[in-house]
Amino acid sequence: MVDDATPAPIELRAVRKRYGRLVAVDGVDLTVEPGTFHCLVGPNGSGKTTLLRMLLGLTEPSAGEVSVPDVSLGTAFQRPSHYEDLTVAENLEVFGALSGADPDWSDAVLERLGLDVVSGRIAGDLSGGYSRKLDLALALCKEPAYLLLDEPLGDLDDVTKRRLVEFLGEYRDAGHGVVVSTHNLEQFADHVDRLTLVHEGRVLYDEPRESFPARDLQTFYVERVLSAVESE
Ligand SMILES: Nc1ncnc2c1ncn2[C@@H]1O[C@H](COP(=O)(O)OP(=O)(O)OP(=O)(O)O)[C@@H](O)[C@H]1O
Repeated sequence: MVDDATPAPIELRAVRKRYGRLVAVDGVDLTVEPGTFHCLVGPNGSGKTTLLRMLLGLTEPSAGEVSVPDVSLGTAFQRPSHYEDLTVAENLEVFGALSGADPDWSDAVLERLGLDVVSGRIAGDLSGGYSRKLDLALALCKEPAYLLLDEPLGDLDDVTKRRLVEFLGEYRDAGHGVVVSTHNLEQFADHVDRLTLVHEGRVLYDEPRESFPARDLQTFYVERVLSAVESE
């Protein structure tokens, strides 16, 4: 029986992305499933952000196919995407009104991310960590079917990092798809259901949790990249 409430996966098939002469993504197949915590890991410049942008339908591939289901997608990138001149609460109101968000859900997100204590502050005056949390709250306010985040832990403090990772795990447990692009895999190790390791625009490893090594995913990732570099 087909469950209408479950969205289709997001799929990339044989995608390539060129920026002039630079090949940022080189023949990648990638499937993001609903209800899955998917980590996209790779060194600086390996193509993670470009893949994320293609999964979101924000960047057209130079070749290959992208299939994005017609469901709500939430995202937060490394650069701020909120209105700097508005307060935190006003940002939530504007984004919430644009996306038809449920105000109760927006309030819950604000509180869960610890943003309720700065709700009256002008967004442009927030610290780096709060600024990042605000973007995350804006991405979440429409309760997207898929949440795709680029290095979401950035300059957050350790307590906030832990709470955010737990929150993302619960968001997946509630049936949403979560995709996180990072080069700090260890922080997500307890939650990750699927791991895709990219290096120089190609997929080195793409496996579900059952296939992972039992411990120390970060070392596994670094060693896989180093062995790829040595065999080049
Ligand atoms: N708009 C662009 N124009 C030209 N080159 C780009 C553009 N966006 C990305 N690139 C290049 O594509 C390659 C992959 O970049 P991308 O940002 O996808 O990597 P990343 O894995 O997210 O890196 P990081 O971990 O450092 O954020 C890099 O060489 C980058 O310089």
